[in-house]
Amino acid sequence: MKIFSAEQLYEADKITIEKQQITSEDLMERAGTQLFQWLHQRLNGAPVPIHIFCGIGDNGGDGLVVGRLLIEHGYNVVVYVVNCSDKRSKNFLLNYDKIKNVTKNWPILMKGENDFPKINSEDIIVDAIFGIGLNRCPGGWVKKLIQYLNESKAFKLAIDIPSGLYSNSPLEDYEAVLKANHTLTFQAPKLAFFLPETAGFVSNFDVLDIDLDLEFLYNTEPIAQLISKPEAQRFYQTREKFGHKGTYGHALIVAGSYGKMGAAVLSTTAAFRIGAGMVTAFVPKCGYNILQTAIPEAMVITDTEEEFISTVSFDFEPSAIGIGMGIGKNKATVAALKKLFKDSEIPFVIDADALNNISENKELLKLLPKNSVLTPHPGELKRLIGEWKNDYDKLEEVKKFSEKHEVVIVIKGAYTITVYGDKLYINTSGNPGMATAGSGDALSGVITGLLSQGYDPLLASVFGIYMHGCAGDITAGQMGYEAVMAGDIIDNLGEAYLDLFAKPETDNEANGKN
Ligand SMILES: NC(=O)C1=CN([C@@H]2O[C@H](COP(=O)(O)OP(=O)(O)OC[C@H]3O[C@@H](n4cnc5c(N)ncnc54)[C@H](O)[C@@H]3O)[C@@H](O)[C@H]2O)[C@@H](O)CC1
Ligand SMILES: Nc1ncnc2c1ncn2[C@@H]1O[C@H](COP(=O)(O)OP(=O)(O)O)[C@@H](O)[C@H]1O
Ligand SMILES: [K+]
Repeated sequence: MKIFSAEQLYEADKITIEKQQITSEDLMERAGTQLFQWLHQRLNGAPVPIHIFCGIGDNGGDGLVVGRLLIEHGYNVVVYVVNCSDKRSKNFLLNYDKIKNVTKNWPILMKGENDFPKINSEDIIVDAIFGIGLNRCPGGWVKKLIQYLNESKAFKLAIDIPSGLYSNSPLEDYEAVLKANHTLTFQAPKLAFFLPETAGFVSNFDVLDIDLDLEFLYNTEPIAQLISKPEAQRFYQTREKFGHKGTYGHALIVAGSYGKMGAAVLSTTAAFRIGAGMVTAFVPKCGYNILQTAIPEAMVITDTEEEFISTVSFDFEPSAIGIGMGIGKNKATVAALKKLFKDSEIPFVIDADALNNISENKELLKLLPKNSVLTPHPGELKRLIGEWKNDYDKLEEVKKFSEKHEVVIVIKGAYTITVYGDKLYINTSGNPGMATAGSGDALSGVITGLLSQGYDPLLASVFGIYMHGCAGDITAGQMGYEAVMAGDIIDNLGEAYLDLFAKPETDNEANGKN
């Protein structure tokens, strides 16, 4: 699914109106009807008090439409106009008149703090104060209203985007944003929904399809791509009937040091489970018995050193190399990295201590094999590119880094983002159970295993991240978040493949909706 900027969405509205020969009021009615249907399906006529707070723009207009439709269906609705400006939009005004025709309880005009209503914890708040047209940070009594609503325990449903949040630019005031329990967004999710600093305001979200012009949506280059099952299905490369182990490549995993040999075991196993034909682990001597016992399928080559890696040498041509998991920061290891990068032309997956060693020895950056995949968690990323001002600044810096060094960068976390040049791919699978030691080692093994099978570096990253998250979701479903361990995620990679083409159980899943 594509993620568009606010400007692109306004353009989509405009083109839709022209091509479908409808008015903007018709489009708003369409949007409001979708909102109403979502609520009606869930409330089923329940007399719960619904407080709808409408701004004076088109987001407020949406609030008025859903208010009118709810009133017409007998719901218990109070509509408030957050009267922060006299510049009301045309569609707001049209719908303001319309709602007056269906009820004697006209919208309540709010002009300040004295007008804040009493809201009980069992009530529902609908937030239609500001949408994607927010052009400055809410201040004065409007900010206080947002804070007042945030203090309420009532369920808060945001229309299009929580009020006070920009769809794709940085926040100035975190105190002036509505904290929604659920967000219903039109046509496409917004970038702010996926970034660590702002995703918390959105909570869960559903995308309501308001039939914006398909040709425009199809042909427009988005600001980011969301990766869910339908995209992953397209990326999958079929296993050949007459394929042999050579067809699926020979991955080399360079990992481990004394006390951290588990990292080598996890990434080697993950490379196998995702489908590599052969995997060789290169480890310090102390890892020999561990690897041979833990993974009899793997071949093992050892360093001359007992406890750390000092010279990486091997007598075959690997199809992909994954390096860094648990290797530590010994000087000899840094020298080994330098030599290996210099001598190799195939893309690497570079993780963990390999990244930290690069951060501490920036001359290594120039040696990075082109199209390598770097997989930092936020701490490793900070060491690599320095501090950032906010999430958007971080994305810009990572894009520059990716362009300059011609590498793929995977920013790990909830909603892992893969950056390649100026393109962003946001992963939707995964869960907080995966915040457990070794799950990153599993991911580097997965991406290395896919590279070795011939997936190109970007595809190996985006598809691998989806599969890793999906295996994590399956694992959490079996044992709950807290019990998930990295080894379980790896064990479920096979289930993740089966799930990729399993018959969908729900309509939403079938439609590829969140
Ligand atoms: N254009 C269309 O046909 C459609 C628009 N839709 C709705 O329209 C919304 C966008 O509407 P608008 O562009 O009118 O913008 P909004 O309704 O988001 O709000 C903009 C209005 O609030 C004012 N404003 C912005 N920031 C403020 C602040 N901090 N303090 C006080 N006032 C502030 C602006 O000057 C403007 O008058 C979308 O989010 C969506 O909800 C939907 O109805 C779908 C169809
Ligand atoms: N809250 C979360 N939601 C989804 N995925 C997560 C979450 N927390 C961690 N992960 C995933 O788990 C992995 C953790 O990697 P990392 O921090 O490198 O772990 P380690 O270094 O212990 O192996 C990443 O792929 C990350 O995206
Ligand atoms: K809103």
